[in-house]
Amino acid sequence: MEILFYKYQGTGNDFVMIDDRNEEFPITDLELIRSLCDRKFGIGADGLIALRHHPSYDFEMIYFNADGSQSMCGNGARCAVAFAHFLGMIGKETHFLAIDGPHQATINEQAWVELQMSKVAKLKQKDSDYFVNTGSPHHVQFVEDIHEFPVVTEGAKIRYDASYSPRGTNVNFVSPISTEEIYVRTYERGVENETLSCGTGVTACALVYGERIGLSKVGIQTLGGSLEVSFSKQADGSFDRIILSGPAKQVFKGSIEIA
Ligand SMILES: N[C@H](CCC[C@H](N)C(=O)O)C(=O)O
Repeated sequence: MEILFYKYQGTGNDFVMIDDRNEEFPITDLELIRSLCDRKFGIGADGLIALRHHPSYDFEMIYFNADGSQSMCGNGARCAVAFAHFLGMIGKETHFLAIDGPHQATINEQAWVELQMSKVAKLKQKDSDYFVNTGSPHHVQFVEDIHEFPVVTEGAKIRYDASYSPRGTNVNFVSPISTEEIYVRTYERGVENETLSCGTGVTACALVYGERIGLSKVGIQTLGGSLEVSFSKQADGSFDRIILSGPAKQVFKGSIEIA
């Protein structure tokens, strides 16, 4: 069977995107998903997203990490919005479903996507670090020199730490650049490597940093480009109206033969 696909990237976090409105893609075939994401033997991507119809939403986004596991993906969701817009399924605004629940988003002519993230109940302190669930689990650690930091080795240690077993966590390292801006590098669970950017990860870091400094909007630099996160803190200490904003781009399209 021939599968048509598009390749998208959001600040360098890259995805195989499949228009699966006819539900023909074998979504339970994790071996296939792994092989499509393989950078040497397949198309190559940090994850794969299938877009499907949903009776109550504009679309449903089904996201897989490169290893076939599932979680919420912020950059992937921004790319899925751009893809739904490209397919003509949505206009400038959308209400769609992801694994962590419903999301609203807007897209403008420059393919800049503003995505509403799920509410965050609390920022959990872990010694001098933090743990935040933004739809995916994130450990947040401030470091002195982000550019020199060994993200893969130190990230893997925390990702496989017994305190996060058995599901593990994504791990983010953060250094402030200015009062309103931070630099974030992320080790991603499910990719088991550093990615160029992680949307749910930078969201977690922005909440932690914003809370520390008393800001409700934080600029973020990643290896793959710039993002912005704004939010509002509620009286009960939770975070609401969390918006992750940034670019989402179609890179190429192609087809691949599967058994
Ligand atoms: N890159 C994604 C995160 C994928 C989540 C995944 N790595 C996990 O928690 O299993 C993002 O932009 O939010």
